[in-house]
Amino acid sequence: MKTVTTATGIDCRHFINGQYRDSANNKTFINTNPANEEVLGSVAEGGKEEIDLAVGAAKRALNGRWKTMPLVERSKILRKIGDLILERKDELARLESLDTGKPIWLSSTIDIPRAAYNFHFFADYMTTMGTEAYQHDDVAINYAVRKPVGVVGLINPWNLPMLLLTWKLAPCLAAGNTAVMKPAEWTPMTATVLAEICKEAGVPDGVVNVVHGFGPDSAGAALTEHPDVDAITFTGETSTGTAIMKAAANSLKKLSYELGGKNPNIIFADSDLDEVLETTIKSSFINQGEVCLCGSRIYVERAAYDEFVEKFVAKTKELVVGDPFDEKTKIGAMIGKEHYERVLGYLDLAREEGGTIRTGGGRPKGFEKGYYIEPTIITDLDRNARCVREEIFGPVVTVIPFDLEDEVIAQVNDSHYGLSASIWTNDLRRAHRVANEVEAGIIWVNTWFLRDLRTPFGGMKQSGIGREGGMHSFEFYSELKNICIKL
Ligand SMILES: NC(=O)c1ccc[n+]([C@@H]2O[C@H](COP(=O)([O-])OP(=O)(O)OC[C@H]3O[C@@H](n4cnc5c(N)ncnc54)[C@H](O)[C@@H]3O)[C@@H](O)[C@H]2O)c1
Ligand SMILES: O=C/C=C/C=C(\O)C(=O)O
Repeated sequence: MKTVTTATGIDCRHFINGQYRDSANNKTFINTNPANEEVLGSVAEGGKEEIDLAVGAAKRALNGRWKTMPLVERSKILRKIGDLILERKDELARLESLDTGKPIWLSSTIDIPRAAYNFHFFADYMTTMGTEAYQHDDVAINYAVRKPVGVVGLINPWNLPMLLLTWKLAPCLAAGNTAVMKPAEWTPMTATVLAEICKEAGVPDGVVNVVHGFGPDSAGAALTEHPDVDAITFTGETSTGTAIMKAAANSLKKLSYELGGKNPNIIFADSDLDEVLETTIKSSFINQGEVCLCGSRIYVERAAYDEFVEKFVAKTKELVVGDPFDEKTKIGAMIGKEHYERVLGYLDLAREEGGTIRTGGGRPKGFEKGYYIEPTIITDLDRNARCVREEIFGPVVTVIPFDLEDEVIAQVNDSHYGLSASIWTNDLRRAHRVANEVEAGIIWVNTWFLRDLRTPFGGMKQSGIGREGGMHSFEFYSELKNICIKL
């Protein structure tokens, strides 16, 4: 008997050992549509008991058909998952926008197609990989083989739910592991459907599991503490990463972290201002600014500062804030009440810190319900203002002028984050020089969020541990074993 309710047709229940199920204690929590504050349904709330069941199923599945399956067959299953995601694109995009408040054009053109591509990419990549071998004179031959890490816990954030969950699950499965996924509590629906898609594509029971719930004292914490979980891949806030590292320490789990950022967007006066503006509108406000890679710290060379600010403010005022299902909408709703109030708090702080709100600055008029915030540009803040240093994770950017290259590099690097950066200049030597000096794992020159999935993706400092993408994903999701044969 199902204890969950739904207004969307999706029963957000756990998926354990190939079957949907409720929590043993029948506990559920409410899922709300942030665009209108209406209830989307209730979600099974998992805890230690459900995590124990899921980890047990995943551990058993490691030694079943999944282990003996030829690589090419596993690759075909991954490709089928990607195909099925595309077949259900419109349904999945609708669910994603209902859960997150993001505009439907974004779910339909970025989130869901990229989720499918994540599987298609690794379905190909896994069949091309080699390892290494060394001839030790006529004494011995050494060769390395890749083995699965084992049972992997995947803990997911709420901003790009299906894009990020599949970015982890695809290489996890490609490397022969089994998975227990803990979706973010705010965005349960596409993860629930993903489990069904995996089963339909031929993934054996127990290989993919989903347990819904919260972080502390709930499914998330139970997953990080479970002794039979061999690795945890986490994407989320830096502070949460610290908590997970402590929980995983006793069993020395392998960890992969994609964490927070406060990413600089450095604009030199010789850049093409129209090109800069077109991309900077996206890098500032796409997904309501709820993207870890958003360029929320904008630095403009003084000679271009006034013109940039004037044109940037004008273009920002054109952005339509509203119903995620209206094709004209560019800025949807924030993920929920708590985050909405947190971002509004930063707008109050910006005023207290002496900032000038050039556009935006609060809730747009005319909205009775929903967690909407205007795209906001703040100038005249000191480099050490909290709004310049802290991740706000909303449609809020600061703009600061600079005079010298060394000065802006020093400001940019004066941060405990080091995730990404954009650099705008037509001076080739300066582009290489500044990119080399900026402390970030991902640097874009004259572009933003242009992705090649073979590249190392991740942050340095407190923005992450490890890298995802291509071989880097396999470095995490497999164990290299060296075998030495005496001749
Ligand atoms: N670097 C990246 O690639 C990347 C991508 C997306 C989001 N992020 C970051 O994620 C943050 C926003 O996402 P969020 O609010 O969902 O992050 P969050 O840290 O609040 O939660 C992320 C996930 O961790 C779980 N969780 C929370 N506390 C936990 C605990 N103690 N033990 C186990 N699990 C726990 C949550 O339930 C959720 O599923 C931002 O800081 C953003 O920069 C980073
Ligand atoms: O909000 C963070 C976005 C992360 C994006 C990726 O992990 C990616 O494009 O692979």
